[in-house]
Amino acid sequence: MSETLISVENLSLSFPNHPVLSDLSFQVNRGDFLGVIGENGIGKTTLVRVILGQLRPSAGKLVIQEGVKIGYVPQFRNVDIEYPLSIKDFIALNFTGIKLPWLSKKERQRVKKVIQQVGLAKIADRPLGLASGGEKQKAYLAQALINQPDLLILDESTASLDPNTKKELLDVVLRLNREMGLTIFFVSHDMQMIHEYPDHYLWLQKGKYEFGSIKNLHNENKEGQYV
Ligand SMILES: Nc1ncnc2c1ncn2[C@@H]1O[C@H](COP(=O)(O)OP(=O)(O)OP(=O)(O)O)[C@@H](O)[C@H]1O
Repeated sequence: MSETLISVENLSLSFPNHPVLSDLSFQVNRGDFLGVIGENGIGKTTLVRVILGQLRPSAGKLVIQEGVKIGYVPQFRNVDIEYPLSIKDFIALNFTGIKLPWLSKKERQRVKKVIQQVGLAKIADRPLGLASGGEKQKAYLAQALINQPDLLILDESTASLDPNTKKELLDVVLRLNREMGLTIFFVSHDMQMIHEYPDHYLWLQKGKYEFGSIKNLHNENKEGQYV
C-alpha cells in the first residue's frame, strides 16, 4: 500500500464571514504528482498555507506524516538586475541548520547536485539578476530542493512564464517526480498543464470539489483556462 504523506479529512476553513474551503477530503501519497486547479480566489493558496502550518482549519483536519520535509517554490517574481548574488550562492541561502558561516564540503556538493538537477550548471556563477525568467524560476526550484524535501509545493510557480519556459520547468519537475519519487503538489490555473503533467487532480470549485486520477478529468475542460 502506498505511503500517505498528507491526509485531509472533512477540512473546512472560513475567514470572518467568508467561507473558503468546505468539507474537503483527499490524500497525497508518496510519489504522487497532484495538480490543484480552481479559479481565482477559490482557496488554492489558503490550502497551501494550511499545509505549511500558517493557517488552522476551522473544522476537520489535515495530517502530514511525521518527518515529511516540504520544499516550496513561490510564484515567479522578478529579481532586480542589480541583485548581487550568483545563482549558486542564491541557491545555498536556503540551507537550514547551517552551523558555520561558510559551506561545508558536503553542502557544496549538495548545491552542485541541485544545480545539475535543474539544469543550471553552465551558468551557476552568473549573477541571478542577469538570469532569464525561466532560469530564475529554476534557481527557486533548486533552492526548494536543497534540503532534500519529500514533498515539493509549486504555488502558481509557472504563471507568467512563456509556454516553452513553463514546459521546460515542468519537465524538470516531472523528472524529479519520476526518477526520484519526489511528491509534487502543483497549484496552477493552467488546465492544459494539469492535463499534461500530474497523475492526480484536485479541482476546487464553489462549495464543492473533484479529486481523483487525472484520467477522470473530463476532456471537455481541456482547453479551459482559469484566469
Ligand atoms: N487572511 C485572510 N483574511 C481574509 N480573507 C482572506 C485571507 N486570505 C485569503 N482570503 C480570501 O480567501 C479567498 C481565497 O484566497 P486564496 O488566495 O486562497 O485563493 P486562490 O485560489 O489561491 O486565488 P488566486 O488563484 O487568485 O491566487 C479569497 O477570496 C481571498 O480574498
